[in-house]
Amino acid sequence: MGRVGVLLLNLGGPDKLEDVRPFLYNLFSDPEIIRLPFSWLQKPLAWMISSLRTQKSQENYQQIGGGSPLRRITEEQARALEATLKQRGHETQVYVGMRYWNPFTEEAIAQLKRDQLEKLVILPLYPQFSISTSGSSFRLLEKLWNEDEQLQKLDYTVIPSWYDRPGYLNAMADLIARELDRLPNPDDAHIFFSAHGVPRSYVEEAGDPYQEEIEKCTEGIMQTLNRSNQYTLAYQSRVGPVEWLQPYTEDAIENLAEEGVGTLVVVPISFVSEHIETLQEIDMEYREIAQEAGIEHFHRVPALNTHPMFIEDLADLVEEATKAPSLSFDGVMHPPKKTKFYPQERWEWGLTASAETWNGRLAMLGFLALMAELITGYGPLHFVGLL
Ligand SMILES: C=CC1=C(C)c2cc3[nH]c(cc4nc(cc5[nH]c(cc1n2)c(C)c5CCC(=O)O)C(CCC(=O)O)=C4C)c(C)c3C=C
Ligand SMILES: [Fe+2]
Ligand SMILES: [Fe+2]
Repeated sequence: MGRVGVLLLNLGGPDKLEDVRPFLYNLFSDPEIIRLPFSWLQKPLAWMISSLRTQKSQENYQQIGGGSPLRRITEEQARALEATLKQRGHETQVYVGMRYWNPFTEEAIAQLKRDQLEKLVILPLYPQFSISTSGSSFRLLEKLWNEDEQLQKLDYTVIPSWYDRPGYLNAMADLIARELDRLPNPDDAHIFFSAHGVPRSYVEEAGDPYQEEIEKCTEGIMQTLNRSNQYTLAYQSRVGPVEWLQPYTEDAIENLAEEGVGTLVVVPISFVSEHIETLQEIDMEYREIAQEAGIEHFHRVPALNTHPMFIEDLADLVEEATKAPSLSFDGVMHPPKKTKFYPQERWEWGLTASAETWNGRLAMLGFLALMAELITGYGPLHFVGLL
């Protein structure tokens, strides 16, 4: 391998409570997170929603020590990957580029430009692809590439998703097996996969492959685990007034309690680090819902973080990507062989018919909800949990 860099992409999280508001503003300014028919509406709406959500969000971050651990853990993953590649004889520089908070993707790109790389592997730390996560980061990279001739000369390989890799599945199965084996009756536990949700329209109208990749990932983990336990897949963390992927985690927990399930082993599967949605939402909110519904034993499988099998698998992925034939950039962001920048044709951008329908619908709903909320001071967004 020549002079190779790896760019790890992640979402980012506020390091301290003062960061929450500008972090939320960045997040809601992203058209991949909230889609509006008119781009001029994006910033005012982002300002409004982030202002209205800051307090609730800060309370949640307060409960996990006053900030997100995401930066620290992602840096640890980067250093572990670098060390593993070094052991294998590769001098590789691993960069961290966050989408909405420090260290920003733009800074990582500025640094890797100074380092004069021969080849770059672009590796999102999301196992499954979603328009709202890896897609948003790819979108940003596309913009940076279009503006920069030096970047256009750099060979790069993009890994759109990697939820089906045996090393990753083994690492997940290992963590689940360890949690099960701590129980007096491991076979009786119900394994509960909780994936981060996305609005249903992302999948059904924009063609986001996220749901399919989550389902295949869950099946792959269960096959690798090779145990007889029953299992469920549900979606957590819904925000806003539109319908998200179903079943919702809270409903699925209550249904299982009604069916008489007494032990849940919850597995977070959209994310490879501990973050607010594992530490606060699952460990506190969903635990309380489960207890109130009558589930006696609620256990949570830890996130992968720097699990050695996981880091080894990322190192394999980087080695494979650097061996794959690469193309240099020629002005159009199209992918090298065997990789794809955007995963599918149906994911269309701009003013396509389907994008417009649901842009309009979402905007109308969001706008009406916001107006009602602003006028009455207590509107529908309170009930659906956005504020
Ligand atoms: C694969 C993981 C994630 C998907 C898919 C995703 C979609 C998505 N998220 C929001 C809204 C918010 N996300 C927030 C924080 C946040 N989200 C993820 C992961 C996914 N999001 C992470 C890792 C984090 C950061 C966690 C941390 O530790 O800081 C937040 C802010 C937190 C809060 O106020 O609840 C919001 C808001 C939408 C709307 C969306 C899909 C369209
Ligand atoms: Fe999110
Ligand atoms: Fe979230």
